[in-house]
Amino acid sequence: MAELLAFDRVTAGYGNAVVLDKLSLTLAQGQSLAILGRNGVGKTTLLETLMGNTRVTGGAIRWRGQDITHLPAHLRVRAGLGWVPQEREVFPSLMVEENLSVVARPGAWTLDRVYGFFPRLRERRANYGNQLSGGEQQMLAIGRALMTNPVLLLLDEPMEGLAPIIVEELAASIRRLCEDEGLASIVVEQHPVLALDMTHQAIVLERGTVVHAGPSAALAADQALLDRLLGVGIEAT
Ligand SMILES: Nc1ncnc2c1ncn2[C@@H]1O[C@H](COP(=O)(O)OP(=O)(O)OP(=O)(O)O)[C@@H](O)[C@H]1O
Repeated sequence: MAELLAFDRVTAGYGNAVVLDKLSLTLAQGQSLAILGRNGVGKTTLLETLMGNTRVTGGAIRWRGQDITHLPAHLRVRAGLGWVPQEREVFPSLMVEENLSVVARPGAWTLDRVYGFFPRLRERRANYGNQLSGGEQQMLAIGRALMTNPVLLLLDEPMEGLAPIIVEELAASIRRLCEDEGLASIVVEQHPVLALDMTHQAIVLERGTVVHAGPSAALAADQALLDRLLGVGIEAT
């Protein structure tokens, strides 16, 4: 399968603080990758680094064969990176439809198609961002990323704070984006069982570096390895 993204011994952090330490990973086109690890190991920093929001002091990031290590952040969205931040960052004083339209870029994903994918957003189109439930806000955050017509969707703890029934619905939506719509995705998730169920491949980080990489299904089936890597009894969501 053709390579979409590669981190080649990337060292990155904030100011003088190094968080990612010679981190390497690869992702093939249309594939999904779970980023797992205990608190503070650098999962969010990995996504921030891919979006150009950290200081990279070593290694290289390759995107569709091009070196984007020092590409300015705003050009990365244009290059096809779709960012769904942990805080969702929905504009509270804009209506759902305005939240979507304001970031639109030409491509297959239009307002109509996003509404088709998340019918709930169509129903709420005239509501303001701050009138939405947590689940609706997350749909809107994903919808906004889709409106930029990405090739790769980056999701930072998309299920955080959501009720189990909403988590199930969103997990199914994210899976469909990959399986039916051909989008690649990287999912940072606190719940390993959920993340592994949603993805093809998984990596586990420790202190800013990769300590395990392999198929998600194999890791999900190996409770002893999960316990060793993640250190706690693994809870389903
Ligand atoms: N903006 C920042 N400036 C300085 N240090 C930061 C910043 N953001 C994160 N860090 C530090 O980088 C390290 C990794 O944080 P990061 O948020 O990437 O970890 P994480 O694995 O996503 O953690 P969590 O699971 O708790 O969200 C931590 O020590 C954190 O304090």
